[in-house]
Amino acid sequence: MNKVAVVTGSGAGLGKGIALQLAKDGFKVVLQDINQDTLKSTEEEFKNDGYEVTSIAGDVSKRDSHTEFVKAAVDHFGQLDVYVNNAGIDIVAPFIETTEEQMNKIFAINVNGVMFGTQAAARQFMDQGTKGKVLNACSIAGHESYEMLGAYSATKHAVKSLTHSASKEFAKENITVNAYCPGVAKTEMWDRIDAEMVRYNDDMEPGDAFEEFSSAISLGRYQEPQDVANLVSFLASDQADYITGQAIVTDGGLVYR
Ligand SMILES: NC(=O)C1=CN([C@@H]2O[C@H](COP(=O)(O)OP(=O)(O)OC[C@H]3O[C@@H](n4cnc5c(N)ncnc54)[C@H](O)[C@@H]3O)[C@@H](O)[C@H]2O)C=CC1
Ligand SMILES: CC(=O)C(C)=O
Repeated sequence: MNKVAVVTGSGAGLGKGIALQLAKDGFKVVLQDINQDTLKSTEEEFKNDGYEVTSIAGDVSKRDSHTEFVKAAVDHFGQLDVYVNNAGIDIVAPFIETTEEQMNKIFAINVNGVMFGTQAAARQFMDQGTKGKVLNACSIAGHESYEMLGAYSATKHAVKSLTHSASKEFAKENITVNAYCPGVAKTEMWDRIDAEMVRYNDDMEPGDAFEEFSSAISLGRYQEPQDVANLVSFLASDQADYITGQAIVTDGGLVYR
């Protein structure tokens, strides 16, 4: 296979797991992250394991950055086939205390980042005259709205909506746009969410918030990055050519939609 994927926020966490699976599937992968240290160490790790990857640092909230990420794919590997808008941040705060700065930051990264990434990828697919796939990180919080995660949940609902609109506009170009919606995965994001939820609640000990969320999972275990990567791998493959505009939940049975 000679396909090329960009995965934003792939220096660590779910993005790293997704990038690794796509590399195993035969994709040439452009790793991307705002954190240059994890980005470089992940690139080195992947290269040592024999995968064809390159990397580019940058901030997904900036529109021009995505043009650079796409250019990196084309310059290094000659084309673009799949663009994974994975990077995202969390904010844990009571509704009444959520600040203007927090709202602007989380919407800039989680929502504007997905908008700009989708635009840049679609432009490249149209220039190439090929089909293409955009995959967006949504969440169970894009289907359900959580206490203390009001701003975060709103961004993920927005990602779902952008996924729907983009899929309708780009269908005639043979570009599909879908979202993957993880549940409770033990990445640094959940370490931060747990720490913040515990900080706001005197009755909680470290680990309690994560335990409370994950104990409700029907399949009886929290999510591993590989669980998310498996769904993304399928959605990135030709087998998913007839799927578009969907926000598919992978959560072990937690939110039923
Ligand atoms: N961990 C979980 O349980 C869930 C995660 N998600 C979503 O999955 C995606 C990945 O989450 P995790 O891996 O858990 O998060 P994480 O916080 O563990 O990793 C996110 C990565 O994105 C990078 N990043 C952050 N801001 C960036 C920016 N402005 N530009 C470029 N890169 C940036 C970080 O440096 C980090 O490497 C996010 O969109 C998140 O909202 C959705 C549902 C559940
Ligand atoms: C981090 C996240 O999306 C949740 C609600 O688990």
